[in-house]
Amino acid sequence: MRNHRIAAIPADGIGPEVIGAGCEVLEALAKADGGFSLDIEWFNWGSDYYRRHGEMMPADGVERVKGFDAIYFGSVGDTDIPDDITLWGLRLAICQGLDQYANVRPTRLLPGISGPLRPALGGAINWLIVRENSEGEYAGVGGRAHHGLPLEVGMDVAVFTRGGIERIARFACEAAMGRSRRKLTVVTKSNAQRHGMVMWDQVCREVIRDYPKLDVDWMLVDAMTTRMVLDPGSIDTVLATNLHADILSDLASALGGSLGIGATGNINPERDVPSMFEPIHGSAFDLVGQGAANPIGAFWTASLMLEHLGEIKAAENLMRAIESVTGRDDAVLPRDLGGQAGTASVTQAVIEQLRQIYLNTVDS
Ligand SMILES: NC(=O)c1ccc[n+]([C@@H]2O[C@H](COP(=O)([O-])OP(=O)(O)OC[C@H]3O[C@@H](n4cnc5c(N)ncnc54)[C@H](O)[C@@H]3O)[C@@H](O)[C@H]2O)c1
Ligand SMILES: O=C(O)[C@H](O)[C@@H](O)C(=O)O
Ligand SMILES: [K+]
Ligand SMILES: [Mn+2]
Repeated sequence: MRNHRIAAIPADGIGPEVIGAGCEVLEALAKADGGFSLDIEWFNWGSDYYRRHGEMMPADGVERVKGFDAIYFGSVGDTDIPDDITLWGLRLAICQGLDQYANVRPTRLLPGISGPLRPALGGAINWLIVRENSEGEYAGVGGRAHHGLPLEVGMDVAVFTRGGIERIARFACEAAMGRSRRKLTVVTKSNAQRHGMVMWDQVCREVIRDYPKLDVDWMLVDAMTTRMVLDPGSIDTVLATNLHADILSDLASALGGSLGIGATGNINPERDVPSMFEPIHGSAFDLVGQGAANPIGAFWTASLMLEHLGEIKAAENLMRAIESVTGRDDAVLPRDLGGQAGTASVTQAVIEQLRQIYLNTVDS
């Protein structure tokens, strides 16, 4: 039987609640499928670990997860610890340490979810956002000086390298070619940012030349927000820088119904180290401990992870189960999607639906 070793890092806020739910679903799915097993090892890294040890994870944390087949991550962020410490100490340390340079974020309106747009517009959402995940404003280059003086300065330098742009542009072109519309929108801000973003445009253009069958258009990031709202059907695959795509993908998730459903893969396409999968949302301090967090983002994320691990059938069945739970007449919807169900009820409904799907598969 195929076995996959998963490092679960639920971390902070609602992370443990949704990753706990996701692991329950994954275990039930593996059992129903029978073709593969999962060894899930839980790592208690994050802000509580920081309070005890002064760091978000052990110094050799990245080394420790290297041997796993995938990482299933919750969220970082704590009300008592600065966000830059928590984000850089765990999530970015892993993404950058394992060079997971391609961040992928699919969005579509799941059955039974109306989203904030009119039906004809919302129904047209079927996007894949490809986010550069290693440089731009997230390179970590910059500094502070002259603390407390009138001439105090703080800088984050947006770093763009030819190699970094080339590899993410190629990844996005391949991803777009693998989708039926073969359509790519490249997002930029090369009117105002006249060095790095002009080079971004230039290197993207060079890579795109290798894909003559691709239908390509370009958007300035500010105008892209309006196009996502007013003409969502004109968009398919989107390539954007780290910061731009971070912002656009939260908007995408909201247009899909809620921040609680967005899913992410932080992918190392070379596959010699594990990729990391996480719901798009953060710690959601307002929901912690209430059993009210929407676990669907964590489930969709688990489906992306299974797909990456080669368990294509299981990945599809998980999406089918989610879609029947949201889409049927007696839909089980969490509060952020207009329903009343808590995390546990949504989880049980998806597990029950998975069992039905596998029973029917065996019967037919
Ligand atoms: N990758 C990550 O781990 C990640 C991502 C985003 C934010 N953060 C961190 O999380 C903390 C809070 O950030 P924020 O408030 O900007 O973003 P957030 O995603 O935590 O929450 C924004 C809003 O979305 C809602 N929401 C989020 N997830 C939900 C879910 N599963 N179900 C229902 N509603 C949900 C929240 O209730 C809140 O109203 C900060 O410390 C931030 O740095 C971490
Ligand atoms: O990249 C960021 O800013 C955060 O990690 C988070 O907002 C995310 O989208 O992963
Ligand atoms: K997250
Ligand atoms: Mn984000």
